Parts: sequence; C-alpha cells; structure tokens
Amino acid sequence: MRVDIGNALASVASPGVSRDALDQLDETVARAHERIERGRADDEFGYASLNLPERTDAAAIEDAVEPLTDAEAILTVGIGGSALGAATVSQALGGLSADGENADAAPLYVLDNVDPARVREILAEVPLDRTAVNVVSRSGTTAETLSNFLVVREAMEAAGVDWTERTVVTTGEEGPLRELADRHDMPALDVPEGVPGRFSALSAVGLVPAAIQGHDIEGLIEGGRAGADSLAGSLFESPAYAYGAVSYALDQRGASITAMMPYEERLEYFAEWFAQLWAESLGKDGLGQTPARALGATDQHSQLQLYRAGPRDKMVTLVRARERADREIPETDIDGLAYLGGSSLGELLDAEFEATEASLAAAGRPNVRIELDRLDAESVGELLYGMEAACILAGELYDIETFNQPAVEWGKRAARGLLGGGDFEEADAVAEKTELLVK
Ligand SMILES: O=P(O)(O)OC[C@H]1O[C@H](O)[C@H](O)[C@@H](O)[C@@H]1O
Repeated sequence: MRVDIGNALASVASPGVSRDALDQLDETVARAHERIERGRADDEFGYASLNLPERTDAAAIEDAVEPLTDAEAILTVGIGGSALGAATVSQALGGLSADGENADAAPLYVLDNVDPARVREILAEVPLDRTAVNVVSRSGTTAETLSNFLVVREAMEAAGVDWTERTVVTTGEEGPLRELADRHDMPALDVPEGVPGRFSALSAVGLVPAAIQGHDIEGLIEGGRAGADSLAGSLFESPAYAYGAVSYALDQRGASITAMMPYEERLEYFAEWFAQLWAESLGKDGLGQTPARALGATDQHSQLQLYRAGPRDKMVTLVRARERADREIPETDIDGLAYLGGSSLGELLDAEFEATEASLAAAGRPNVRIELDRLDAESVGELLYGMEAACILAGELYDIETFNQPAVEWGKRAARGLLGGGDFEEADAVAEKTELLVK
C-alpha cells in the first residue's frame, strides 16, 4: 500500500500542512507509536486489534465453514462492525478474481438493517435450503441482529430446512448466541478478545463469508501482517501513520469532513466500513472528522462540484489499484468520440482518477492518494489493517478513547427500553421530545 500525502501540503492546498508542521507532528507520532506498541504487547483492549494477523487462525475458520462450502448463497446476519468487515472483504474479492476469471463465488447478502421490506426481499431471493447463514454478534444481544436471526430461522423452519445444519455463529465467549450455538451443536467461532467490532475485519468476524466463497483468507491475513510490519515510529516511514497523521493535521486546520472515494466498484463497501471506523472511533469529546462516502468515477458527476468549490472543510482520499482486469473500448468513427476507441475502460478510469486529483489540487483542496498493487487478498488485508492503524494513531493524536462508543450505546439502551426490554432512563427521553409541528 502506498500513501501519497503531497497534495495535503500547505504549498498545494488550503487547508494544508506545512513540512515544518509535519516534522513537528512526527515527534508526537513517534510517542504515539510507542503507546500503540505497548498496547499491542500487553494485548490491551482495542490495541489488540493490531495483533489479529498473528492471532487469526485461517485453518480454524476454514474447518468451521467446511460443511457450508456447498452454499449457493451466504447470508450474513449482523450489524455495524459485525457486518461491514465481512461485506467489505467479500465485495473487494468479489465474484471475479483479480485477473478477471470468474471465481464462481456464492453471492453474499448482508442482513444488517431491520427494514421489513428488505428482509422479505432477501428471504424471497435466497434458496434457503442451499444458503449458509453467518450470524455475527460480539455481544450476542444486539436487537437488530437477534431479531433478524429469529426471522431467518423461522423462514428456514417454514421451508423445511434444518437451520442448525446451515448456520455458523461468530460471537463472544458468553451470551445468548453462544448458548444457542452450544445447545444446537452448531459451528461457532470466537470474536477475538479485546477487539471492538469495527476493528475485527481480519478475524472470523470478517472472514467467514470469504472462506465459504473459497477466497484466500490466509492471503488477507498475510496482507495484515505486511501492514503490521510497515508500522514504524515515523509518519514518513509508515503509510498507515502518514494517513492517520495527515487526516488529524488537516482536521485541526479545518478539514472536518473526510471523503473516501475509491475508484473501484469493489471498494464501495470499504468506504462504508471506513465511515464506521472513523466515525465511531474518533467522534468523541466534540472532536472527529465526519466521513463522507463517494465512488469514482460516478461521483465526479455529482459530489465533486462541492468537493472542489464548496466550503474548505474537506479532505478527499482517492483509492485505486494499480493493476486491474481491463476491457477495451471499441473503435468508433462517431464524430467526437474517436479518441475513446483503442483505449480501455481501465485507462479511462485512471485518467479520471488523475484528473480529479489534479482538479482538486488546482483548486487548493487537500487530497490523499492511496494505491494498492491490485485488488487481491494481500492488498485488501493490508488496506484494512492500514486504515485501522491510521485510526488508532489518529485517536492517540486527538487524545480520545478510540475503542468505545458510548453515544451509540445510548441509543441502543433507549430502543431496548422502548421495546420493554428493561428499565432504561434513555427511553424516557423519547417521550420528552420537543415538537414544533408544521402540517
Ligand atoms: O457485534 P455486536 O455486539 O452485535 O455489535 C454490533 C454493533 O453494535 C453497536 O452499534 C456498536 O456501536 C458497533 O460498534 C457494533 O459493531
């Protein structure tokens, strides 16, 4: 993974970071790195996430899913960190391998929301008797996940399918899901200790669907290892830290919004995963950057106007793979279009990537380029690990608690109280809503 922060420099952009300021920040990065390394060495909550590449046992995951590898569809039932990692990994590796050959992967459906219309659609679409259900919840108590799972279970029973034969559970050591898995003797994998959901993509939480699909999960872990090896005590020597440090420095200078813009359809979920990582980890104490999601080249034709000419409160991250399977654009003699013929869709996408980058720089808008060799298991593993390390570093620089999410939990308690799941004072706040009704 390469990270180019040149277009975030004050000589190019405003807001921008001067070389001197970066040099000064680098001393803080060195101290933050020591803190992170200490946390890793002690397997401290959160910091332990960066040890996953050493801890995740690919063979154990493959063994657990072995009975389900005949699946024609996979249904992940989870939400937040218990869904987005899996969706990101499986979409990035896709049904098409990097060389364009069809890997014949079973499609992954993600049941995270509890929108009844979507649940009905998915249940009508998947062949229940040939679907692998991957239910994931660290706590084993999340209302959306457990409700969706109960609905799926009932649908399977109604279709005469033994759901215990078609389900693999990933959960914490204790809790209702663990008990259920034990009771029915279902394959069950562990959410690793000390790893919050949004940092767990490189564990069973993110890798089960990819393993069922036959993707190279050892390669993903290997990529994570490469990411770990590239952490160093200077932002100038570590792509992940360069990204985390420059994001922090730009935010301090007014870039309170960070737009993640991959130029790969297969990284669309990655932008969503990144949004959770960044928002839930860094949105504390009145601090944090607001993540925005964009997709190149599509959003050049919508959001780019704002990014280049709107308020100077954004940084844009452009992500691409340097090599990809390509497709020629047919020659044409249509007036004005002849220039397209003989080039390829990939060349067009690259030209658009570079044009967007240059157009932002020309307007003095900070942007960062992230490049992967190709969209394969190693690069994807390295990318996810790198963004997690970047986020943890940024948390150190902001001096906030990166690994909790009290604001999210407030809402969880309120919803639970409203549904009669206990006495929660947060639920009372719902009745206290201020109304100013306009009809
Ligand atoms: O894995 P679970 O316990 O079901 O939690 C799923 C999600 O729940 C909460 O909303 C947390 O804020 C997320 O970080 C977490 O990923």
